Amino acid sequence: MSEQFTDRLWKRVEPIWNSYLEHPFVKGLGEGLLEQEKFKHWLKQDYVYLVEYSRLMALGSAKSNDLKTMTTFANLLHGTLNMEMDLHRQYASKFGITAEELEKTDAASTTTAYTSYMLNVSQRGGVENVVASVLACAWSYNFIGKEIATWSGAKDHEFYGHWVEMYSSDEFTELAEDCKKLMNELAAGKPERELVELEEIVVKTSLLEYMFWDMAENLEEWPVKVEEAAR
Ligand SMILES: Cc1ncc(CN)c(N)n1
Repeated sequence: MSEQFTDRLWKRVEPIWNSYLEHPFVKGLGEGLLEQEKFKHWLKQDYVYLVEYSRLMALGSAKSNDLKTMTTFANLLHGTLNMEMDLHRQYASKFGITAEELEKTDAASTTTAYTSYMLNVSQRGGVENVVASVLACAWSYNFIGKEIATWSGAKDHEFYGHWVEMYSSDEFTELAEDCKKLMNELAAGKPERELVELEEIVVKTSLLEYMFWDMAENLEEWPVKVEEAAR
């Protein structure tokens, strides 16, 4: 079988994604030693991240040129809103945080930078830009989930086991595989100049993923604390 575009992408992102497995937040989660305060910060930031990510799926649907692509985006949107974000709502309830409170989380600088980047490249380009901007998100979490699931006790951990199980599950793997398939279909026949641009989006989002783990590990918000507007 000839090389798929995602095989080419893998060669670029592999070193970045392997570094996630060495990141203290991811390592701590997999080993079950992560401080819950850090996880709570990730949870809240990730919830508002996923709201924007869902918006991208809707944008992908709107930009689709055929019903098959539109359906894939609609399924990804459904999976994010109902399966993935439900994991967040369940964890939030363990911290005594309601879904409404989660939704009101003020996005940190890294969350804002990441979602703004994805929305910008997706709005500027066609449907292939939308897929490229969400690919690292779905695929790298599945990569991490499946990797961590092989670590001793990770899936059975009383607090973090649910996280590992969801991101390594067949359902989440299917969402990630659908994204990869769509990327390969949309990249087929594109000139090298356009492939390089798509590759850059996947590399940039992979680096932003690393920054997101850093943000959670270091409880980052914004460099200067300002009073929150009443909402
Ligand atoms: C930041 C981030 N990247 C990816 C995923 C997996 N959808 C996520 N939940 N959060």
